[in-house]
Amino acid sequence: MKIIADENMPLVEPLFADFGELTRLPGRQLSPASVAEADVLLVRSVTQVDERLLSQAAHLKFVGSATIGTDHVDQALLARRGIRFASAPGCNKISVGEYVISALLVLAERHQLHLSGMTLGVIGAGNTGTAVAERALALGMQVCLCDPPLADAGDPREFVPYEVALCSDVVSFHVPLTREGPYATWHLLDEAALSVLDGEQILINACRGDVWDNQALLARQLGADPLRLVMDVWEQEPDLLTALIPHTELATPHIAGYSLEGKMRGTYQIYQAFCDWIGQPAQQPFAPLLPKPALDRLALQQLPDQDLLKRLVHLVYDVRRDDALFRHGFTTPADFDRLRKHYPERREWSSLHLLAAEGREHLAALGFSLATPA
Ligand SMILES: NC(=O)c1ccc[n+]([C@@H]2O[C@H](COP(=O)([O-])OP(=O)(O)OC[C@H]3O[C@@H](n4cnc5c(N)ncnc54)[C@H](O)[C@@H]3O)[C@@H](O)[C@H]2O)c1
Ligand SMILES: O=C(O)[C@H](O)[C@H](O)COP(=O)(O)O
Repeated sequence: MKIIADENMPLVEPLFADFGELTRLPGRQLSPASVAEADVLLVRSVTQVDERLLSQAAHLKFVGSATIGTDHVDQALLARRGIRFASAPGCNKISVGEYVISALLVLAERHQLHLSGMTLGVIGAGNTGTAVAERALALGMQVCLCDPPLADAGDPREFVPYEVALCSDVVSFHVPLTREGPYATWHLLDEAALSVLDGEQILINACRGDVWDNQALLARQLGADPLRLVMDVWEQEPDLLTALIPHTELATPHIAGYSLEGKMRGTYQIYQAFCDWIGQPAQQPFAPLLPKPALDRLALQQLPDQDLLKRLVHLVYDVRRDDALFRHGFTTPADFDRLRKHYPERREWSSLHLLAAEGREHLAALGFSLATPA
């Protein structure tokens, strides 16, 4: 079996080498010729899996994308050609949740805001949106959810219309990129939506760049009442509207989901789907594949109040690191891909085991691991 895999996927060798001949290639440069002989294709979001790419791939039987988003894959084409497709739903939802909370803690400090009591509108209440909502609730924020597809499908949670969610102090977007249909999300944040916002509001995009009209946003930022923006994703990555970057509070190169755990889980979920497809049990367990974190144990001597929580969160992951790397390291589209390829290791909060006498439930609700006294 010939397996072609994106060079930026972790764990491909230990999980897939036994199944055939493995070739690793840069995902953005995959061409019809390079995948022509493939039986199995393993990609990330930068590879457009479409008619053109698969035009010579006569033997292709399985495509796996180690990502949550699937807008880069023509799934109807794969179905027509009888090619099995698997993505990795939820694989990096915790990473996205932690990215958003780190960003909120940074902005709260910068603008002297008290998160507890502030309102958060979550647009898209699936895996990542729910991960954000749960953590924000644990910080005392008032959360409202906007998800018309789920509301229409009878999800028992309470939902508000988009216009209402847009009035929140913080509005965080977690929708898939869709261009057609009643719930299309392309340019969901457009000139009209921008016109109802005021400059005190914080807007976060950690889903897909095209969900926000970047030109309309730049026009808004150049006016008298700019918004407080946190942008992880951009229209036309990697060739983005660079003029926007100085008008953001935090800017990063599409790494919200890039915790080590999140990236590894993505490959692992594809491995599970692949094993299921070939009718074999997934032999390798996930946990032993994760390396030990540099910092894994800490004892707390006081109740974890807001300030201590902020310090704990940023001990594990501080979004300012990624913002600084991006602001200083990004000039050309190639830099965008380089920063992503050489992303420094980042662990999830659960990698830190806290020994705490008080506030254990609160720490667990945020996603830290609790250590048991020796
Ligand atoms: N920046 C990153 O690193 C990163 C990481 C993970 C996911 N993502 C992106 O985030 C998207 C969401 O991820 P997820 O795991 O939460 O997906 P999900 O499928 O679990 O949830 C998406 C939710 O959005 C809802 N939705 C669809 N159209 C909507 C609309 N018009 N208005 C409001 N809600 C709508 C859906 O009903 C669904 O509940 C992914 O599709 C992916 O593109 C980005
Ligand atoms: O959809 C996802 O899972 C994320 O956007 C993912 O983190 C994107 O990373 P990439 O596939 O571009 O490396």
